[in-house]
Amino acid sequence: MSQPIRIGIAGLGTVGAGTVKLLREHAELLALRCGRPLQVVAASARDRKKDRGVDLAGIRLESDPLALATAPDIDVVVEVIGGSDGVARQVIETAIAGGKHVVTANKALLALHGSTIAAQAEAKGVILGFEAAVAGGIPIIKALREGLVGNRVKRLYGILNGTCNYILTTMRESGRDFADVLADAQKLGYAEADPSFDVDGIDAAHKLALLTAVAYGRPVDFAGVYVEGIRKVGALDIRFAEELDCRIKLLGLARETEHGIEQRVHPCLVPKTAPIASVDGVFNAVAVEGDFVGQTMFEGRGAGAGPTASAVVADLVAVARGHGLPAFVVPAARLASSPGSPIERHRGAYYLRLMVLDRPGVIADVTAALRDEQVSLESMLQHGRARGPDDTVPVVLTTHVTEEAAMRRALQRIAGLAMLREKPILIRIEDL
Ligand SMILES: NC(=O)C1=CN([C@@H]2O[C@H](COP(=O)(O)OP(=O)(O)OC[C@H]3O[C@@H](n4cnc5c(N)ncnc54)[C@H](O)[C@@H]3O)[C@@H](O)[C@H]2O)C=CC1
Ligand SMILES: N[C@@H](CC=O)C(=O)O
Ligand code: NA
Repeated sequence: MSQPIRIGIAGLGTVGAGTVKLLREHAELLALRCGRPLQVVAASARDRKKDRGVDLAGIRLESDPLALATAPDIDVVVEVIGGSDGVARQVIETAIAGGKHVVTANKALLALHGSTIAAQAEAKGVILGFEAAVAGGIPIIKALREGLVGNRVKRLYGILNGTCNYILTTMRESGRDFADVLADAQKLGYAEADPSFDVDGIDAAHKLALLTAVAYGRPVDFAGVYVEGIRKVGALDIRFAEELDCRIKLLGLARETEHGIEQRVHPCLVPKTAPIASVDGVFNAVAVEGDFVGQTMFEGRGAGAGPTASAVVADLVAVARGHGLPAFVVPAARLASSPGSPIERHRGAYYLRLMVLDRPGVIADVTAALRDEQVSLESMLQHGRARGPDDTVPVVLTTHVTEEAAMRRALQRIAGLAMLREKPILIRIEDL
């Protein structure tokens, strides 16, 4: 058997410890599959005494993760510290500069600096693996880079954040509160260090930016992703969605339009019959529509120690086998800077929930605003009269397909109506 591939793991948290566990439990199997052992030589740990539930025997513990990036006895550095700048970036760039391969789960960093780091890796002839950074255990980066590489991607979309999907699913099934369910997701190791990255859609946008770059061979364009999170989604919306035979999911979507590549992350109403509607809990799913392959869908756990370690190890095996591919499908210097399409050009149908005073004429005012902007109504839901002391009643309207800019103009007028008691809730309806 050949020489071992020597690994340094920067960060021994959920993903780092999970990776050590997998590499230990499957050491023989992996050595056979790679033709050489995968050996963890060193790891960085801020607290050396902490019990991480894994056997660290034989692993050198460094207090400074940068020591791994410069250590002569390490071939590949696994960066699982997190953070879009600071030490994680330093570790990665130093390792690459020193000719080491890098495997990372850090989507926040790659969404902002991925094209630059990919160019650095290519210049040094080392591999940059980031399967774990997108949809955890689902091998979607490999699917796009290899299995689907013969296609032009017409559209891709997915549930890219396990925490949000877990929250929306649990709210729907149990009627529990948003904050209460978020605390569960944090305990289970799903949530980001700053959970607002999850609930405000930022984490999903990081992942979408990476998927779009791989699917369309363009530089990672996180700034070009339109982002909304799930904080505004209320129990009422979840119930109304059910009534409309839909589910609410936080999706990331990218497609080629006549105005350029559209990238957006926001809560969506999806028909219950769409396969993605029944992807629940911490599960993620990514659907890719290719011009030759047609529709494909990949589903699996998007967060947690085991699934994420599975993806990290897949990249380590690629390194051990010497399977280097350009990080974003085409060499960094040839990434095509195609234009992005702004959200105002988006065309789609909308769900609009209004909390209004239960008075004659309210609906007429609302529909007049929609009519004036050429927004055509599809349905309206209102149940009974207001019963509460505040005399407020929810009214839900759904529209036919229209341009976002028109919808926004209408909404601005509606938001100014005296009968409106709360900020309107607008959720896009997706045709999947
Ligand atoms: N937890 C999950 O399910 C997933 C996490 N990721 C990504 O993986 C990365 C790691 O996430 P987790 O393991 O969940 O985080 P974590 O917070 O559990 O672990 C991070 C570890 O890095 C250590 N660390 C922080 N600063 C350090 C420093 N200066 N020097 C040495 N160690 C330092 C912390 O002590 C901690 O042990 C993040 O980029 C995250 O976005 C990606 C996919 C799934
Ligand atoms: N916080 C993320 C972890 C995986 O990337 C999520 O909830 O999906
Ligand atoms: Na993945």
